[in-house]
Amino acid sequence: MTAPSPAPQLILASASPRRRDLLARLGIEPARIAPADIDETPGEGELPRPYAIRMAREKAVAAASPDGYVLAGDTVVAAGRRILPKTEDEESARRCLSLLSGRRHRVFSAIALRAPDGTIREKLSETAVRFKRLSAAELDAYIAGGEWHGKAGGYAIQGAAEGLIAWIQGSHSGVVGLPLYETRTLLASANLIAG
Ligand SMILES: Cc1cn([C@H]2C[C@H](O)[C@@H](COP(=O)(O)OP(=O)(O)OP(=O)(O)O)O2)c(=O)[nH]c1=O
Repeated sequence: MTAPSPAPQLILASASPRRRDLLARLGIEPARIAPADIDETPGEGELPRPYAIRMAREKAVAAASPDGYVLAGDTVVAAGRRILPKTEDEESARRCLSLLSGRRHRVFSAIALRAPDGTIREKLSETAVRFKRLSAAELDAYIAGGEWHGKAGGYAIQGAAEGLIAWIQGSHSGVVGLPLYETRTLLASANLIAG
């Protein structure tokens, strides 16, 4: 009789506490957190969807390990063909929110799972979001709240912004950072969760 092989470990390649919390909702605690430090500059003319997938894959590869599966994600807010930045200052947050005000945009949330043998599987969630038309007072109040800091597109749906979102179609968890349906499916395909 051969000894049972140890369960493969799951490494979460993310510095985001939101991704860890979302993964916990699937009952999974990663064996290790290994944030991936990659160049996140979009390529010249790169479109939001392939960019999100490329980033998730590159993060998974950057955190590669011979003894575990690596899960990585990337969330991109897109206004048409434009990739909106992670806003680091008030001015860029204002610019993003003014652009999103009263119109529909898309959020692409890609996840990638790298197996110990180097095989990479990926999935993409696509969510359409529509903000109400923001008054100057609403915009000022949101900016003053500071929740835009470091967030793709200048907002966080898990905070006050949800009160300004009139409609959403797709995956709420995907917008926050880890689409739970796609993540569960991906983990099940690698037998890391019951399928
Ligand atoms: C649109 C939106 C974005 N965000 C955030 C999540 C991410 O911080 C950011 C997208 O950036 P990401 O590059 O996807 O993730 P990250 O830099 O936070 O973490 P890591 O690469 O280490 O995994 O936008 C929200 O938290 N809520 C939202 O509603």
